[in-house]
Amino acid sequence: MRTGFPPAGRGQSVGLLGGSFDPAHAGHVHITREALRRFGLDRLWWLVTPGNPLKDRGPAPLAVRMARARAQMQHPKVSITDIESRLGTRATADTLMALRAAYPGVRFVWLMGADNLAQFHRWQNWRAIMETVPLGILARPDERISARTSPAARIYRHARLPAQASHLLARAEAPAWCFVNVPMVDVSSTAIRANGDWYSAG
Ligand SMILES: Nc1ncnc2c1ncn2[C@@H]1O[C@H](COP(=O)(O)OP(=O)(O)OP(=O)(O)O)[C@@H](O)[C@H]1O
Ligand SMILES: O=C(O)c1ccc[n+]([C@@H]2O[C@H](COP(=O)([O-])O)[C@@H](O)[C@H]2O)c1
Repeated sequence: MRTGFPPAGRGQSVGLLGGSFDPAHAGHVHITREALRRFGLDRLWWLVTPGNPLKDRGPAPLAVRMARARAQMQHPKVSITDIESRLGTRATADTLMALRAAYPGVRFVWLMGADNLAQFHRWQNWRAIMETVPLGILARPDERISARTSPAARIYRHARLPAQASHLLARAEAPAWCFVNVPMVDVSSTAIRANGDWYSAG
């Protein structure tokens, strides 16, 4: 495998938690543990993005966010990676295409908090993402209703896997998505930045 690419073997299921991680926090750690438990995943990678295509504000430097993410999350099944900057991708649809080419035989599952399902129809080629990989959605404070009534949830309602069957998600054929109503941790990077407890370029 190329330098800086996390290991994954043929037949394994890998959950992908993409994020700005600006900074990483206890909410990310919590949903990572829940996703490993609930979705039948062998491994889980944090994809620390070079920059969210929908966010105007540039995040803290990638190396700074990677270091904080590594300090927050230590688990034998979890890898923290800047693989999107190595692949030269930002849009999730492009990242998934590149990962599937780089890791033949690996089953990828895209993971996200409920806030991102509510916005999902604004992502580049979002339908292609839906048709390519299963989606695991984790509850987030104040976002459960907007997620479940979102355009993506409505258009793909036929592809919803009930929460009781969440452990089957990694083996399901796309389109498939599953919303799990896990206990919630009310933390966000926005709140941490607002407290001034994080990187400042000045
Ligand atoms: N407390 C949380 N509960 C559930 N999901 C979360 C939580 N925090 C982050 N996530 C999810 O983790 C992924 C990465 O999140 P991100 O790095 O943007 O953190 P954030 O706290 O949402 O940041 P910001 O406040 O800057 O938008 C997203 O899919 C997001 O929905
Ligand atoms: O591909 C897109 O159009 C797209 C639009 C918005 C967000 N994303 C991805 O969603 C993940 C969560 O982003 P964020 O900034 O909410 O942490 C991260 O991997 C982004 O690259 C992707």
